[in-house]
Amino acid sequence: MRILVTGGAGFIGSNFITYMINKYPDYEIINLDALTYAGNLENLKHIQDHPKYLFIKGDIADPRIVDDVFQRSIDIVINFAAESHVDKSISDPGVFIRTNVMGTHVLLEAARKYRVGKFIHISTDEVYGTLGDTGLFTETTPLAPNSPYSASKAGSDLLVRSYHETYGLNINITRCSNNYGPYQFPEKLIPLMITNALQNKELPVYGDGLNVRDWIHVKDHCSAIETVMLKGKNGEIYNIGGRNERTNIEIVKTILIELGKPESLITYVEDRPGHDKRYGIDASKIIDQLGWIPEYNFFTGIKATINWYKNNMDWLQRIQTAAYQDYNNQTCVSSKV
Ligand SMILES: Cc1cn([C@H]2C[C@H](O)[C@@H](COP(=O)(O)OP(=O)(O)O[C@H]3O[C@H](CO)[C@@H](O)[C@H](O)[C@H]3O)O2)c(=O)[nH]c1=O
Repeated sequence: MRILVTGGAGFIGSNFITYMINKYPDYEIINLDALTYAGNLENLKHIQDHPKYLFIKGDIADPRIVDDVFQRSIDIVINFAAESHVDKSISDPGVFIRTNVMGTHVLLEAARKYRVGKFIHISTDEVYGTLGDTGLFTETTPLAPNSPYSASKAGSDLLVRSYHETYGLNINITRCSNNYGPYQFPEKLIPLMITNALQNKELPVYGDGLNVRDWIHVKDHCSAIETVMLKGKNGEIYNIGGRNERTNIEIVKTILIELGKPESLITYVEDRPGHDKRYGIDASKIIDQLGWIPEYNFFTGIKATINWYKNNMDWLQRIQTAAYQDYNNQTCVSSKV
């Protein structure tokens, strides 16, 4: 079994590779990653010499590199590669269209050409838009993305779907809620708040802090993707979530309490334009039809995550320095698979 993981140096992709290598040491994993600011090879240092793991630096929007990679007889593609930060998509949408839409298209073309066995596209609950106080997103909720990021993901989801309908490509699309856990780049709410609090910096809360997100531990997300990989029905979409809705301010206060830091660090700042009020996700399809069972309790998961950041402040400092980019550039290829 040879799996191509795109975006495997990112937060969710790197957690997934570690999860898979530990659980299936005979599977071969190729990690294709462009190493943008949010991709860190250090996240995979512990497996960089594993005999079944190969890292290739490259952009999914580059057809030449992608073609080269697909010549290696790929059985399954799992497409994590994406620009993923909503605020960044508001200030600079173009790169989101390029990577998320055009990059996915390049991968789909290669998957079609080389008759790949399965293409799993990792997407987001944000493609459904926003909810009011009640209701949950199901897989049949109409797509209504509100940010350039979520619009680019919705666009890529539709392209993936079209390759199934038109060319018969075996596909699954997964749509997950907000992830937390180790190795998340400190631009997202939880790692940003933890690392700012640890440094006694202000914690910028958008608007009134009452927007709601559903939080899932990244390892539960990994096991859900594994479940889809093993049991997903061709052409199906699966929602993934933690049934764990929290307001942003609740998350921030939990972090402060856990770190013993004062609430005076909280600063309410201007709201995000087009800020989705609430995400709530119905994951009963993957649970009932594929037997996925999430394991993490939010309070133990968030405590462990806070401790991870506390114990890895040197990681934070490294990934925030220019010298780190050199590390990424040097540690480019190991070639065994
Ligand atoms: C960075 C930041 C965020 N926020 C708020 C905005 C959101 O309501 C909430 C979470 O923000 P973010 O961590 O940026 O995540 P969000 O916009 O929900 O999107 C995340 O979750 C999505 C899944 O729902 C993923 O597809 C995205 O890639 C991921 O970035 O916290 C703040 O109040 N202050 C902040 O500084």
